[in-house]
Amino acid sequence: MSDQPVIRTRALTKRYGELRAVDAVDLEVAEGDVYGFLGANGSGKTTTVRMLLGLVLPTGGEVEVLGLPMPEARSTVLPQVGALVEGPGAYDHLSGRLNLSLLDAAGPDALPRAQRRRRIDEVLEQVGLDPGDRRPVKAYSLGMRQRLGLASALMRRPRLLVLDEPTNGLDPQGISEIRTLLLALNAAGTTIFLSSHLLAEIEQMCTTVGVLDRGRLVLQERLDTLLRPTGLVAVHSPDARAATMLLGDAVVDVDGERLLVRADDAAGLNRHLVGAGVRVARLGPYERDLEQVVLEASHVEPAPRRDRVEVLT
Ligand SMILES: Nc1ncnc2c1ncn2[C@@H]1O[C@H](COP(=O)(O)OP(=O)(O)OP(=O)(O)O)[C@@H](O)[C@H]1O
Repeated sequence: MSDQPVIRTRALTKRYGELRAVDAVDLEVAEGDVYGFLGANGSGKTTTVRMLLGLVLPTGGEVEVLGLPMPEARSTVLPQVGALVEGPGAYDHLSGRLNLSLLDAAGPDALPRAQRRRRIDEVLEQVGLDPGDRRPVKAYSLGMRQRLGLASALMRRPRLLVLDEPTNGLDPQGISEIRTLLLALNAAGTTIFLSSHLLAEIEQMCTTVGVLDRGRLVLQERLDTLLRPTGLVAVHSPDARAATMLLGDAVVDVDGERLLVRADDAAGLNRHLVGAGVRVARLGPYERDLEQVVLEASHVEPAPRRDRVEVLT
């Protein structure tokens, strides 16, 4: 592994008239990362991804992919990058297999025919499509089209995969299969940069998270750092007021019946509260999840719990 970032941007900016769709973004994706690029719809993810691939020209700042400047080094960089950008394009009247074959044949260094055939079978199986399926792509569901897009991104055994909303249109089973596939590719050495508005998806597979909020990168950190222990204990008590009075400055936050208390010893805290006649319904170490971290970074009010998973949509 080299120390050089696989993706690096400096003050990357895209303006559309008055709108700063992407505003001074400094991304850093290390080799071997699964980098989750989170943001609400319209926050600028797709525009950023397109700039990484040289499909949209920045109005300011710099992009380096695999150590080379984009879009200048496009012809060297892109053959080493597998990309799936919103709405994977395909010839609707042809089968998935034929689409892959044409796509590869059109590449700068197309594989010999027999090798291409083998590789197509391999990638179709990898993404869960039947290599024998002769139906035209127009008969495909959105999920199948998404899988086909991923298959074409994999044809060249890329060093880097750049995927914009790769699980779009997939059901939970499909999402889980794609996650397993991406993790296997990553374990075999592929760096993965994927955008998503699904917190749960990012939390389950990424090593590093970047959060875009109205064009600005408001957070970029390793997931294990973000989710490390807080040193706080969450206490749920119907006597929250009494507990707050008893504990004084150790209480750092009160939200209804839930208190956050700075304490090293949860069991000791429990004894202290119960000994003073405070009823304790539940007590345990306070662990932030990614949703809370992202909401704090984005200064957005939490959504109702039922929207938990898709809170950024
Ligand atoms: N070609 C364009 N001309 C004008 N404005 C644009 C253009 N492309 C994107 N925008 C605007 O830039 C902002 C960022 O859009 P972008 O598609 O990058 O967001 P996103 O995070 O990918 O959202 P989504 O998940 O909905 O695709 C939006 O306000 C969008 O309307």
